[in-house]
Amino acid sequence: MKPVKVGLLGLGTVGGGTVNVLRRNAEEITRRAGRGIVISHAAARSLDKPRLCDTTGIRLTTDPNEVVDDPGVDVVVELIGGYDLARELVLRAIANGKHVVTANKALIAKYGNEIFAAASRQGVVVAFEAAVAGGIPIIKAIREGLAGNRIEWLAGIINGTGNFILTEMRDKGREFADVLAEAQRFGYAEADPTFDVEGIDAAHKLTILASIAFGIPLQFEHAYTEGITRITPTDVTYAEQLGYRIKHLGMARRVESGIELRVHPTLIPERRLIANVDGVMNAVLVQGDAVGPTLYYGAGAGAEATASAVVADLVDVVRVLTTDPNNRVPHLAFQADALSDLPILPMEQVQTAYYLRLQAEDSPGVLADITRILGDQGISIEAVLQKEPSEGQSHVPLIFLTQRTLEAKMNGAIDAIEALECISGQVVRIRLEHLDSHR
Ligand SMILES: NC(=O)C1=CN([C@@H]2O[C@H](COP(=O)(O)OP(=O)(O)OC[C@H]3O[C@@H](n4cnc5c(N)ncnc54)[C@H](O)[C@@H]3O)[C@@H](O)[C@H]2O)C=CC1
Ligand SMILES: N[C@@H](CC=O)C(=O)O
Ligand code: NA
Repeated sequence: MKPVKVGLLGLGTVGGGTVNVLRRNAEEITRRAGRGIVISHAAARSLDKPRLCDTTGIRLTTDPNEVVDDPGVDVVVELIGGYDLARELVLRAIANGKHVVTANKALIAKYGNEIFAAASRQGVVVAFEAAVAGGIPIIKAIREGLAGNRIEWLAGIINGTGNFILTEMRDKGREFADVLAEAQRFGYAEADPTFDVEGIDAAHKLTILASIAFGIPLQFEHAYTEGITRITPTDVTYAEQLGYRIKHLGMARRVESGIELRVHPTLIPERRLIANVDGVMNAVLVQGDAVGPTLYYGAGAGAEATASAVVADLVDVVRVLTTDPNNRVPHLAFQADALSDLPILPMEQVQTAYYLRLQAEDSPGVLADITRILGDQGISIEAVLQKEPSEGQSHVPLIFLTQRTLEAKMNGAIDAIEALECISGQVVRIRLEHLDSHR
């Protein structure tokens, strides 16, 4: 049988890695797919730039439309990134009857509903394993491996750049900007690295995970998004003294009234495996009602780790070339006409535990004032840590760990604490998740 011809859009980090992996493992890939897979066409912004890969035998162009419109191309692989041009090209490929593989989580989180509807109308597949947690086959695991479960919640470290920065800062005391520059050199970061450090990339990925876990449409616009830029070494140290690690965590949880969908820095007990996921590695913990907790771990970014997922999707696409379109794995795991309308909850209705750090006057009655405010809001305290004042300082750092409560109640408590005369500055609030099976 003739090999399947692939048209690649973008020959950067992931594009280069994909060419290399497909070439190096061609023989095994053919044995798995039942047909050879060759990259016949590729679009790049410049044709004479040094590349990660050898482009011999690939028809190169600077016009991505040429690839998308070429009748000789069976599958389009979109690896240019970004929202608008990628959307245009993917929809055009679908309209031309081509299957699509993409690593673009921004595209899927924002335009996935439209794209999957178009793909279903055309009877083509849009595969996106590389879009979440790079090389970890998390889409496949949730969509297929856990299909017998009611998924209760999932939590993930799903931005490699952010986790790499936090790890290097914690372990080696390195500066934020210096580690970010290194992540960019390694090809981990997004074209606009604020997507990594402000939590937007993780929110894109969490949006996708929540859809396939709970059977809801993609709703990136409702995700609560907070990045890592405000985490300080002070809080990392205090958290460690209390037995916790601070990680940038994506949390999607099904509760009675809807779905919590949020990414933010989070304290996690250090005994949890996921608290020990460091560097560019990602991990996703999924709680199913039948299987219990399952944990998926691997490289979340990088040329070949991501290419591993792109190529796996290509193999899947080659296999579906011969299956009945109505019997394929649905794009969002659940049949398109059976998605649920559970709302995404506003952050005020989310329930979580908290780490609070405040600067309080070193005088009697202060602790009582704070515990009264928390008590008035029905918030229970789990631990208190009082540190010595730094030399020449009249205020002492006070750290509280609380039990789970509504974010709205915590907002009220923080406003009241900040209004106390004995408190200086703002209260630092970091959410805390125990991540045990039942909470
Ligand atoms: N780098 C990583 O570790 C991972 C990246 N991704 C995603 O993969 C996609 C690609 O990312 P990278 O390879 O890292 O980016 P990159 O910036 O290294 O590569 C993108 C390539 O697309 C090319 N391009 C942009 N506009 C073009 C146009 N109009 N015509 C032709 N070529 C064009 C650029 O010149 C560049 O070479 C993004 O959606 C990214 O979010 C997903 C998982 C991991
Ligand atoms: N910029 C992303 C790349 C992979 O999705 C990350 O750092 O995780
Ligand atoms: Na993946």
